[in-house]
Amino acid sequence: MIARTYGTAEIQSGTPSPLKSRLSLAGKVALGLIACAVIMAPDTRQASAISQLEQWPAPLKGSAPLKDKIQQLTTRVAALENYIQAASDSKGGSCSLLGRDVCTTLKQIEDADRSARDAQQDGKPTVAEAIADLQNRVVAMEQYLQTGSSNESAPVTSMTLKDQVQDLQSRVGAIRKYLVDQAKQSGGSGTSRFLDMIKSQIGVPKFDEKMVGSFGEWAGTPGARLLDKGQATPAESREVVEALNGTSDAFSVHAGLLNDSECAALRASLDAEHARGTLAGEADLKLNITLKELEYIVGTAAADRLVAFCGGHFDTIIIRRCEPGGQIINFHKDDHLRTILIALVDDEQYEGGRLVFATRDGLRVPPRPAGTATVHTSAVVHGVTRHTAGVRYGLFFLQGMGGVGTLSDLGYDQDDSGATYVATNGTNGTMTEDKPSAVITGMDGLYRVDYDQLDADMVKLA
Ligand SMILES: O=C(O)CCC(=O)C(=O)O
Ligand SMILES: [Fe+2]
Repeated sequence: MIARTYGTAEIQSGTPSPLKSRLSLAGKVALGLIACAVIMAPDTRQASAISQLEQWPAPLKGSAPLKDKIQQLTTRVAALENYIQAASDSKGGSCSLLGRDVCTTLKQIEDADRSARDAQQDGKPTVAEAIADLQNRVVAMEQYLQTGSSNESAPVTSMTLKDQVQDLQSRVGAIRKYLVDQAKQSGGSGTSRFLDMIKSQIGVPKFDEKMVGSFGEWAGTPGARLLDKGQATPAESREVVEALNGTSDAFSVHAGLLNDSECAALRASLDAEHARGTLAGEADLKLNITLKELEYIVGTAAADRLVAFCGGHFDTIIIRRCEPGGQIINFHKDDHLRTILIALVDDEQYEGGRLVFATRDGLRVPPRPAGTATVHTSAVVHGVTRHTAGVRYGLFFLQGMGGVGTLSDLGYDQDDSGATYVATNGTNGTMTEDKPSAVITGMDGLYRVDYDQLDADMVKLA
């Protein structure tokens, strides 16, 4: 058997856990529902568990080898145990995790992970033993969290090994969902800490550097000089567009896509990642996140709003935190059919770092209060001015070249020459300008960005 840091006996004895005693009424109701799901007949449980498993990144389902499923379950069970352990160790339950020394927490997780791996190598458990061990541990967690009844949730050994694994998957999913719900109830911050912990167990997907532009000196690249000057004549801007083979001036700007607290939640998650873990201290921190992770951070309403804004067309979500490095992002075209970039901090909170679009009519620098989205295609040339002070935060929704086939699928005109971003350019999806290269849907009406130099005012259209 695999040795664990705690077991059923230890959990049952001792003083009432802070986790239990701190449950709110809503928490108890949610817990009751989960408990029902957990002790249902296997078939029903399996069905209800499908939606629960969706909460978890990439669960192994169906035809995946049993061995792999067990391996994944082992990692997940360890992650949940560590989370519960850390939550109940700290004074006041899961929500107080934020107050803990993050390095200590991380070390505990790493130690537990290592000892579990060592134990596994020593013992070389059979498939049946590994499943039995997981069952014990899942029962222990269910009892601890009161998500299952102590008798009914005992391992059902008459099931085939395959069914036992499936059963475990659904129960592990239910426990995770319960913990996420708990974390959500205690405020957004507990949620992102939960994600931190899970991520440190399952690993943050490696970031593909080619996804977005990078800060550097970029001396001698087209328009680098103009980014420093902050302005250009239309002819100079056109030269940059042509040098980079830009074929469209059609970008659009949409204010108020996220509200202040949603932006703050994303910044807090980025700050948390920046303070700990393998990417601690990274000056230009870029993280791939899943839609579910985004949902945990900003809430379902905001996540739905973002997905609707994208028309469901995106395949990569990135959150980014940049320290001021005194560098530029050179003028470039993105390697994506479409990029939606949402500023997560007011542009007045940092110096330089302005997103600049090079059009054939001149440089355009839209004002970007926190929550403002810009939309552009792979044909639009853009760059970022020298970022000299204050931290910059952004959220990217990228639609890669391989997903939806063409720009017209995304609502652009066929040849991408003009600026027909029908879906979101105007109010109610109507076209409002024959050249809407920068139309802003503001809180109180429609604006057009109409200026030839940085920081000029917007013109109200309607
Ligand atoms: O962060 C920004 O404002 C834009 C960055 C950009 O264009 C990129 O990373 O491709
Ligand atoms: Fe870019």
